[in-house]
Amino acid sequence: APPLAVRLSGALSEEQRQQVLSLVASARADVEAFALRGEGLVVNRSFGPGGTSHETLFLHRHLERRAPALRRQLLDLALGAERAAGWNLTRGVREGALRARCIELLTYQGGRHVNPVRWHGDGATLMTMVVMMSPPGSFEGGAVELRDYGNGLQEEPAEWDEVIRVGCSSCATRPAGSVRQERHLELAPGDALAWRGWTLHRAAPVLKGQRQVLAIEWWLGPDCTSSGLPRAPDTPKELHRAVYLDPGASQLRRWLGGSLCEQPPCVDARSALRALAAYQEAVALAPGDPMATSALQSFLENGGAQAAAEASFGK
Ligand SMILES: O=C(O)CCC(=O)C(=O)O
Ligand SMILES: [Fe+2]
Repeated sequence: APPLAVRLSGALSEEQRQQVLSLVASARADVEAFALRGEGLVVNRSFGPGGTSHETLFLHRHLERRAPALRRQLLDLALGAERAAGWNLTRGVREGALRARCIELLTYQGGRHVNPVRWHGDGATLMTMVVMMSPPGSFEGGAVELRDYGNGLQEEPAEWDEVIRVGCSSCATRPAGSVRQERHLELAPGDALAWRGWTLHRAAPVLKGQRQVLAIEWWLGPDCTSSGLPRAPDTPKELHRAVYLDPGASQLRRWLGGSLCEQPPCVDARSALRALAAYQEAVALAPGDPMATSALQSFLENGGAQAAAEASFGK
């Protein structure tokens, strides 16, 4: 099995890290200056139920324009991570064709009332890359945790696999069928960590201080700089591509179901049938995963069953 994540030590130099931070400062100044036309460049996002977890500052307007070389290097890093991992994300397309879906600075303030980023996947994103911006000792907690399947409702492992070097040292030794997990606590400033976007992940609570990471999501959909969209939504087309790359990932089928039919009775009969098939495949791939089961169930209960039945009778 390919590694869950790849760590690139010293991916950005100290000078480049400072360059990102000064871009961030000018992006913030712009947002303040044009407060009335903020266009959602700063949002407080939360993952899963609960309150706010962190602030997201979108940098797609700034990075390409003010630091094109840095932007190019981030792409090279992503391609290097891909090669090291053997994920082969641009299989069937032009090599090196990855585009940035979003470029963001994430800021987590430590404290008891802040909700952590819960287990989630990044949808149709092919690769998510975070680069550590905070200096060592400036925060506590905040490890990036990854697992290859399972839904986050399972028990925590007694021990995490610490992956020190590029690649996953312990992947090969794990018994087949067990949930692989990794925890990356010690990212030095400028270190990057990359994983396939659908690999379930979370950031552990930041207990003290402030944690800042530059996050870039790569895919083959529209580039955020040219589209102007801070983060384009999932589409069936991009989710299909991810399914093609990792046909065994149940969560991708579940998201595909949601993307094909956001709300039964779906846009047309074909979408209803395809969404039903995707939800069923999600369950077949992970029969013990309550997320897969409940997604299928709520699709059926909310009118999906009827929409699919009508579709198959050609109504
Ligand atoms: O903060 C991190 O390390 C992960 C953030 C994340 O998962 C996301 O932005 O989708
Ligand atoms: Fe994420």
